[in-house]
Amino acid sequence: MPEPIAVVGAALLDDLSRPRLLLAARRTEPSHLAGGWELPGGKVDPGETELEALHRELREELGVDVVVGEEVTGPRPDGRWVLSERYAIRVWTAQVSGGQVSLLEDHDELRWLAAGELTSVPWLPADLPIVEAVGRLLGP
Ligand SMILES: Nc1nc2c([nH]c(=O)n2[C@H]2C[C@H](O)[C@@H](COP(=O)(O)OP(=O)(O)OP(=O)(O)O)O2)c(=O)[nH]1
Repeated sequence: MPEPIAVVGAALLDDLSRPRLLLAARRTEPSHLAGGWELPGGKVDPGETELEALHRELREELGVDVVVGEEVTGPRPDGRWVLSERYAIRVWTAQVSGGQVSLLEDHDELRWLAAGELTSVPWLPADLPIVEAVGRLLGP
C-alpha cells in the first residue's frame, strides 16, 4: 500500500480550555465533495511541516491565525484518520488568536456547532468518526 497523501485539519474550537463549539465548513469543490461539511485544512505542501500546513491553510481559507492545542488522534498507528484510499488526515484542536473567521476560499458556509448540534450538518462521511471524537471534548 502506498503511503497516503498527507492532509491536515483543524478542529477549531471557541475556547481551547473550555470548548463548547466546533467550527464546521461547507466545501464548494470538487463536485463530488461540494456541499459536504468538513474541518478546515488541506494538503501538506512539499517542504512544509504538517503544522506549517495547518497554519497556512487556516490563513488561506478563513483568514485567521490560530493557537494549536492537542492532536485528536485517529485509529492509524501514526495517529492519522483515513479519508479515502489516497488521503489520510491529522487533526489538531485550535483556537483563533488573530483575525476574523471569514469565507475566503474552498467553503461557502461556516457554522459553530455545539455538542448537541454536531449531527445537524451532512459531514463528509470520512469526517464522522473525527467529529464524534471532537464531540467528546465539548462541554455543555
Ligand atoms: N481539508 C479537509 N479535507 C478533507 C476532509 N475530509 C475529507 O474527506 N477531506 C478530503 C477532501 C480532499 O480530497 C482531501 C483534502 O484536500 P483539500 O482539497 O482540502 O486540500 P487543498 O486545500 O490543499 O487543495 P488543493 O490546493 O489541492 O486544491 O481530503 C476534512 O475534514 N478536511
